[in-house]
Amino acid sequence: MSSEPPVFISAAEVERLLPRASLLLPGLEAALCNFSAGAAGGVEQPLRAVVPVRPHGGFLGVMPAYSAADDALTTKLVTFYEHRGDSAAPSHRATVLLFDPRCGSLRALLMPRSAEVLCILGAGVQARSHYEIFTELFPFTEVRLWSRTEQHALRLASSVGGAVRVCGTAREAVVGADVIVTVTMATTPILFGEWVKPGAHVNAVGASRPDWRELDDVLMKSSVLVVDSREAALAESGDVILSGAEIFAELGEVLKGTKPALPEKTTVFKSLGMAVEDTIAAKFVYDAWSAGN
Ligand SMILES: NC(=O)C1=CN([C@@H]2O[C@H](COP(=O)(O)OP(=O)(O)OC[C@H]3O[C@@H](n4cnc5c(N)ncnc54)[C@H](O)[C@@H]3O)[C@@H](O)[C@H]2O)C=CC1
Ligand SMILES: O=C([O-])C1=[NH+]CCC1
Repeated sequence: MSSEPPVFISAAEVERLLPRASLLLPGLEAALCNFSAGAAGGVEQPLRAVVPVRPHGGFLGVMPAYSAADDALTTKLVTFYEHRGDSAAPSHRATVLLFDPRCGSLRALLMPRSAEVLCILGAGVQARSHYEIFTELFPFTEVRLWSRTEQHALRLASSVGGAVRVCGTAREAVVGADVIVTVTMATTPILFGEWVKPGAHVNAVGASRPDWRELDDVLMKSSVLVVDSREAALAESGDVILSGAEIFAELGEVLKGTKPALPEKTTVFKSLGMAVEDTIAAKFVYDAWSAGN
């Protein structure tokens, strides 16, 4: 058993040790399959506890997980604030604790076959990381970006490697897009089914509270709906709960092949974020850190 004091790995060091999020894909894919396999998969991940910080419009999420396949045990502590006095401050701040368990990818199966146009709604931290991984993995011919605050979209567009078209409205960005990523702090719909091309794929990443929305009922009800965790989607996702849309599968079931991917249909992947994803990422970073020390 380790009696070493815990190491502190800063955000800058995490970026050095994990230069591309795609390095996590094999581990994440296996973890999602294991999660959807139930007890046999060896993933212990209770629904996250979310503590409202009412006077300040914030939330504290506690996200523990253990993955037997990786023998890795973590918990993430993440705060997220809807309205912040200092608007330059990040809306989300997270710390992951990795324990010694002895004493303490995503394959893009939902991607349409000939995806040419990528649309990102939102221009924050998640917008940048989704831009990076989607353009690394797929040869889009056009990337469109919309943000409620156009300046934020212009700033993100000018700071990434490739060409990005900043659109004046969400509708302009969405119409005709093959893949649409929603990464906003919106609490009412910003993406409407009538704009979405049949056969498109939507990665819905924001709206992680039971009364928050990013997608309207038309889109939710007319799409094939895949979620990261059924239990979490039915407890935490306003888009799922308030639309009453039927869940077709967990992503882990699609990755395992027990449910089909249906790339010819309009698909929505509703992601809420899973603690076991942090478990895989934290172990990767810690192993890379250990190898260099
Ligand atoms: N599913 C998952 O695994 C995860 C989901 N998230 C969620 O993803 C979303 C984006 O997170 P970050 O990029 O870190 O946040 P951020 O604060 O860096 O960016 C938020 C973006 O949303 C825009 N926005 C804020 N209010 C809006 C509104 N009412 N309508 C339209 N746009 C609005 C902002 O201008 C900004 O472009 C959040 O909802 C967050 O909770 C975050 C981490 C993991
Ligand atoms: O996975 C995550 O860390 C979060 N999902 C929604 C808010 C924070």
